[in-house]
Amino acid sequence: MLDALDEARIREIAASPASLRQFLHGLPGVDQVGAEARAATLGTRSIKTTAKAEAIDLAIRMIDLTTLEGQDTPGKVRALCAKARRPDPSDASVPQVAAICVYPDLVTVARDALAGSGIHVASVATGFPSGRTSLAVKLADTRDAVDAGADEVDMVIDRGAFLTGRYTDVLAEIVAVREACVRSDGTRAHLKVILETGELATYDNVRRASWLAMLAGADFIKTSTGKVSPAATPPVTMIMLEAVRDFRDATGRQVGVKPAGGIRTTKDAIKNIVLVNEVAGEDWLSPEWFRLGASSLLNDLLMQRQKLRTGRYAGADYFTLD
Ligand SMILES: O=C[C@H](O)COP(=O)(O)O
Repeated sequence: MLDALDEARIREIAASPASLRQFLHGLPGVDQVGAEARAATLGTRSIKTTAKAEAIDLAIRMIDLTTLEGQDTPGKVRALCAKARRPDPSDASVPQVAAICVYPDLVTVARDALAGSGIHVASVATGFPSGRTSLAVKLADTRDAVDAGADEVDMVIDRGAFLTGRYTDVLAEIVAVREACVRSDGTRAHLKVILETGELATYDNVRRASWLAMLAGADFIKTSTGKVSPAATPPVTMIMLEAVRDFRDATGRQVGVKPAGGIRTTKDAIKNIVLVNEVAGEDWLSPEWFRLGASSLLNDLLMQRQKLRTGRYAGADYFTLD
């Protein structure tokens, strides 16, 4: 249990490289074997059929339906938006997804296609996925996405700076990007901070990067870009859920979690929902506080949903492509 952190104490921690390093390295170390065992145990919990039906619908509502390919086109994004609005055209009881996640140049297309639906437009920015551009370019990329109508910005941290211990540089960049999310009317696009945990080498680093992002003002912490493996593994998601839980205990501020990358099956999605419930608690069990970043999970959820209702599977070609 950490001491309470108020705004003044957070400013003090962030004020110098030495104090920030002392804070992050003073966090309790992660017991690697214990964390992997606990995440594996939680992942094998079975749930009842009724709970499974509810979990599938909750998972659909939590999806950030994603396309982040060089070959993306306005047509593909429009088709994905149609799927986001009405995942199964033959069944109006299927809920909508939380958001569509696209590159900045396709935000306008997604915004127009989703108008009036309540589905958010999320955009990656800051030189996604590597983040290897100047801060000026990262900020311009962010402003482009926000000006085009992004409700949410998914930024990447500078992993090179993090891994060489330049924590204040990482923090300052997150603070600057958060500032670039402010719209002309004073409202702000939500900021998801991608840690790219597959490049952080240790669970201790995952815990430190989670805290660093939250101290800098992240609205969400996100595991991965989906371009690096391993991505959203259960132990990593568990450590991030512990971090948001402990951060809220210490500051009173709730931060969301978004595992992304490699989440493809209903089983994966349900494992994540069990982790949320067991580790962070039910306050996080909604799309406001937990998202599943996924490009090809929705069809499996739709197939399992139909199987639960009718007792049989529709063929994979019954649903439109993810
Ligand atoms: O942000 C979301 C990820 O890019 C999705 O990764 P995925 O294609 O492995 O589902």
